[in-house]
Amino acid sequence: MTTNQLVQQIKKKKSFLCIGLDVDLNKIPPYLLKEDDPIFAFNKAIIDATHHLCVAYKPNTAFYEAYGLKGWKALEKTINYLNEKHPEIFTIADAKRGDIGNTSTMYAKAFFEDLAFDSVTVAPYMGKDSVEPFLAFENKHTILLALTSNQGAFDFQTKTVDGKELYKQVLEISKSWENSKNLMYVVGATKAEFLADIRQIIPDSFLLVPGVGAQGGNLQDVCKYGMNDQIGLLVNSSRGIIYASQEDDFAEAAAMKAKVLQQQMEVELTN
Ligand SMILES: O=c1ccn([C@@H]2O[C@H](COP(=O)(O)O)[C@@H](O)[C@H]2O)c(=O)[nH]1
Repeated sequence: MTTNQLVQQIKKKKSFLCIGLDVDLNKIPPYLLKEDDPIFAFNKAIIDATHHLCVAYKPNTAFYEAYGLKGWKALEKTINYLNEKHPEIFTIADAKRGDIGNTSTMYAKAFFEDLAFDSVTVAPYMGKDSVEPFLAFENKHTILLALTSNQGAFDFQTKTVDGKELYKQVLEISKSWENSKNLMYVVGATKAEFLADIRQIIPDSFLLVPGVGAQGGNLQDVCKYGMNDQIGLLVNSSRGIIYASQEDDFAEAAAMKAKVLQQQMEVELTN
């Protein structure tokens, strides 16, 4: 999917919500555990109930890898279901990959070709030659970790290196990489006060913003400092939506939580 198509979807749905599919078998309704593939059954119910309220889904691959082959199969079924039923929806493999060049190429093939995701999250720490193999894929997006939502972001990302904070170096230097038009960036909703500075460096890039809901980030602050004239935001909530209820009504409860966020986003889009 191109960035323009994503912007059109945001305008059409009046939503820049991304729903995180972080499935924990200890948190899903017990009756689903009797299904052949409980993870996919859970995801399908969530997608069926919420697809009209969001523009993106983000399975975090850790929640699938933790269940071995069955987990990976469930991830494959989930992305195939999304691509077949809802090709207009932007898909994010939150895998946080990145390695020496030939290995990164294999990671990119895994997520862009085999699983056919629109995007994958990548760590910038190994530098240009670890990220450019992802950027080489046309109409696919590499979402680089810039300033993450967790407390540990202050351990390295905000430290000054050569007179500038490391996360700012990541933003500035990555702009010069080949095919940098295919870059988006992760900025945590819990770091909204940094967004004005970030927009000075990357005014036009899309940001994936996790951390509203369970981590306490504030949607209004994110919009105030992070939105650009093409919206430029995908705001993610995972646990706050998919575990709104752990009873049989989980899908309806998820839709209600997603609706609340979508309505707040609609207000922000009309402001
Ligand atoms: O900086 C980051 C980068 C990624 N994440 C991921 O987003 C979701 C957030 O889940 P919630 O349940 O809405 O807190 C999860 O998959 C994280 O691994 C992040 O939180 N922060």
